[in-house]
Amino acid sequence: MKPLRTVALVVNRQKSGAREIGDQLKQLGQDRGVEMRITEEHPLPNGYLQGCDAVCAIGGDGTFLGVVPQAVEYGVKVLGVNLGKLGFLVTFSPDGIAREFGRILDGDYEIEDRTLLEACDPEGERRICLNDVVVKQTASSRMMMLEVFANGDFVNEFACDGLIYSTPTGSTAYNLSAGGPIVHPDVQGITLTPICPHTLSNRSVIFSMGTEIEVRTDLEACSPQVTLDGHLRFTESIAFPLRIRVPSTTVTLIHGKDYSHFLTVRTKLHWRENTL
Ligand SMILES: NC(=O)c1ccc[n+]([C@@H]2O[C@H](COP(=O)([O-])OP(=O)(O)OC[C@H]3O[C@@H](n4cnc5c(N)ncnc54)[C@H](O)[C@@H]3O)[C@@H](O)[C@H]2O)c1
Ligand SMILES: Nc1ncnc2c1ncn2[C@@H]1O[C@H](COP(=O)(O)OP(=O)(O)OP(=O)(O)O)[C@@H](O)[C@H]1O
Repeated sequence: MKPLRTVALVVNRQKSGAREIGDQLKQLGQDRGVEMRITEEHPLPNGYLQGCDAVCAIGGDGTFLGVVPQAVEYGVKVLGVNLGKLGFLVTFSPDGIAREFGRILDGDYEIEDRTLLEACDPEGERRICLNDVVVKQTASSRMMMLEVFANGDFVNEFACDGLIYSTPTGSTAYNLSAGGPIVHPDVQGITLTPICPHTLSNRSVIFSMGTEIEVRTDLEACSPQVTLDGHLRFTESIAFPLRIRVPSTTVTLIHGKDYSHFLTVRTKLHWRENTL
C-alpha cells in the first residue's frame, strides 16, 4: 500500500493514556519524516483533515465515528486505537500500536472500503454516517407512527419507539441490540430495524443499496429525534419526510495484516471463546 506521508492523530482526552499514545505516535511519525498533526479538539475543527493521507482516532468507537464525516469529505483513510470499552471499530490495541505504527506509515497495512448512509431533509441538507440513522420518539412515552416508502413503494406504517437504518458496519451496534441481524460488511444494503414494534411480526427488512427510503411522520402527534452515529447532526427541529440512501462515496478503513472481521465479531460479542 501507499506509505502515509501526512497523518492526523485525534485524541479523546477523556480516555486515560490517550494523550501519551498520541504523543508517542506523533514522535514515531516525525522520526520517519512524516508530517504529523495532533488535536484533542472535539468536535474536530473544520478542515482539519484536509491534505491528510490518514487519520488515527485514539479513543473508543465514538471517537472513531466522530472523525468519519471529515475523513469522507477529504478522502482520508481511518484507523483507530482502542481506549474505549468495546472498541469494535478501533481495531489496533494500545499495547501493540507503537510497534506497528512505523510499518503502517511505511505502507504495510490492509484497507477496506465500508459503505455509508446518507440522510437528506426536505431542505436538501445531507449528512452521512458510518453506523446508523436513528429516528426515535423523545419527549413522550407514547408510541410513534412512522410511514416507510422504498423507491416510492409503501412498505409499512410502523407503530414503534423508533426506527434504526443501519449500514453493515452499524449492524453490530444499536441494530443488534434491537434484535436486528449481523450483516457482513461486503453486503451493501440498508437494514431497517424497528425499536420495540407494537406488531410483533415487524422484524428487520434489508433493502438493496440502490434503494431510496423515505420516512414520514406526523409532527403534531410525536416529537422525533434524528441521530446519525448517535449524534444530532441536523438541527433539533428536524423536518420530514427524511430520505435515506447509500451514497456513492465510501470510507476507507486501515487494518493491520492480521485483521479478521469474524475474529472481531467473535471476540467483542463474546461468542465461543475456545475452538473445539
Ligand atoms: N441500545 C443500544 O445498543 C444503543 C443505543 C444508542 C446508540 N447506540 C449505538 O451507539 C453508536 C454510537 O457509538 P458511541 O460509542 O458514540 O456511543 P455510546 O458510547 O453510547 O456507545 C454505544 C455502544 O455501541 C458500541 N458501538 C459503536 N459502534 C459500533 C459498531 N459499529 N459495532 C459494534 N458496536 C458498536 C460502542 O462501542 C458502545 O459500546 C450509534 O451509532 C448506535 O449504533 C446503541
Ligand atoms: N476527540 C474527542 N475528544 C473528546 N471527546 C470525544 C472525542 N470523540 C468523541 N468524543 C466523545 O466521547 C464520548 C465517548 O467516547 P468513545 O465512544 O470513544 O468512548 P467509549 O464509549 O468509552 O468507547 P466505546 O464506544 O468503544 O465503548 C463519545 O460519545 C463522544 O461524544
